[in-house]
Amino acid sequence: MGETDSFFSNKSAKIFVAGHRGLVGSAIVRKLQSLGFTNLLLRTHADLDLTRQSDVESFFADEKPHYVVLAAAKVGGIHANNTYPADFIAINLQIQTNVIDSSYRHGVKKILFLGSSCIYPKFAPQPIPENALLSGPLEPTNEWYAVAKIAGIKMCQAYRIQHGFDAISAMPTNLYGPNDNFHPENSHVLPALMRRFHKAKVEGAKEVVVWGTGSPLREFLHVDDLADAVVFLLGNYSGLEHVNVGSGKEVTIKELAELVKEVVGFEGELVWDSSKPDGTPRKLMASSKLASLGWNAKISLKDGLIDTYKWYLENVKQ
Ligand SMILES: NC(=O)C1=CN([C@@H]2O[C@H](COP(=O)(O)OP(=O)(O)OC[C@H]3O[C@@H](n4cnc5c(N)ncnc54)[C@H](OP(=O)(O)O)[C@@H]3O)[C@@H](O)[C@H]2O)C=CC1
Ligand SMILES: C[C@H]1O[C@H](OP(=O)(O)OP(=O)(O)OC[C@H]2O[C@@H](n3cnc4c(=O)[nH]c(N)nc43)[C@H](O)[C@@H]2O)[C@@H](O)[C@@H](O)C1=O
Repeated sequence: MGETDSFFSNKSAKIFVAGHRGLVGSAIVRKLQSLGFTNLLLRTHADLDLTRQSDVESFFADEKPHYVVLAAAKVGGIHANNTYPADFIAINLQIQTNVIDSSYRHGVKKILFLGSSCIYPKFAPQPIPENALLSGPLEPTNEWYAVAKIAGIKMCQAYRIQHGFDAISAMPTNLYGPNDNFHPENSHVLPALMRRFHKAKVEGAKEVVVWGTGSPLREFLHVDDLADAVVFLLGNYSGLEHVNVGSGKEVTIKELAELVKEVVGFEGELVWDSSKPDGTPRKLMASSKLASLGWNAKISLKDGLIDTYKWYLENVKQ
């Protein structure tokens, strides 16, 4: 049977979605359920701390999932990464090492590991191809998280080489959408600005502070597009190399701020706090490898922002 046949044909396959309550994990659960998968294996962080190796081993021995999507991680924006480097490297190394190893030991058919576009060098060629990995120094504000993610890619490759284990890695660009982290300090730029503009609108504030200079460029992908790509890769890819998952479209932080301001309906001024770091000047990924497999992003940034703000109003309310 081909890859596509085996994954999509068995809708009762037991699929462990690690991190199912998060931005990515919840989108993957929505996608799998919409496709008719009926046997999703889900555990909250409180129920199963994936940094605890013995607990992860017991869980896999008891449950023996057929597929694993690893969307559990310690995740945050530029400020969080810059402030908690030990947490970002230690927790992510522990989670991924435990889950990838136990998946292999307990007969999982295929695992998809989620990395991030921050794995690439600060000044990688743009758009960034997969083979730019490890070709130069990393962005200092998130190098700890990046090293953990690179180790995850390498672990998937090593288990395929030594054991023939079908472990694949997807590298998403900056993501956003329902169930994002809207924390005022530790979140990524898009949810942080959405929350700040909304609060300013409700309170009648005259201005909103935006971090940095506004000149960095970022590529954004709606999380429902990512979930679609993850399921596509589970059914269609079993290669050694990681796969970039991007929208191919980038905006400056200033353009993003103007767009979020417009969608939220804030009418005041932007004030730039250049004491905050800009981070990587640009990280547009080349997603041509994924496109050649037959997948492309569908949700535009404007439509995605409107969808996300609608969700925000119905669910966050602050
Ligand atoms: N958001 C983005 O822009 C991008 C994200 N990614 C990657 O996608 C993946 C998911 O990220 P995202 O959905 O944004 O992150 P979230 O923070 O939204 O979700 C992470 C999930 O992992 C869970 N988790 C964290 N630590 C543990 C633990 N020790 N044991 C069990 N569960 C744990 C969290 O549970 P709880 O909240 O209860 O702790 C949460 O449900 C990550 O691998 C990330 O690197 C890649 C590129 C961009
Ligand atoms: C996905 C990727 O995300 C992270 O990298 P990043 O893209 O630099 O993250 P960011 O979204 O936090 O910032 C993007 C840009 O936006 C500017 N910016 C303006 N105003 C706010 C603001 O209010 N909050 C934040 N967070 N940034 C702001 C900020 O100064 C920067 O120039 C990695 O840590 C890592 O997690 C990773 O892999």
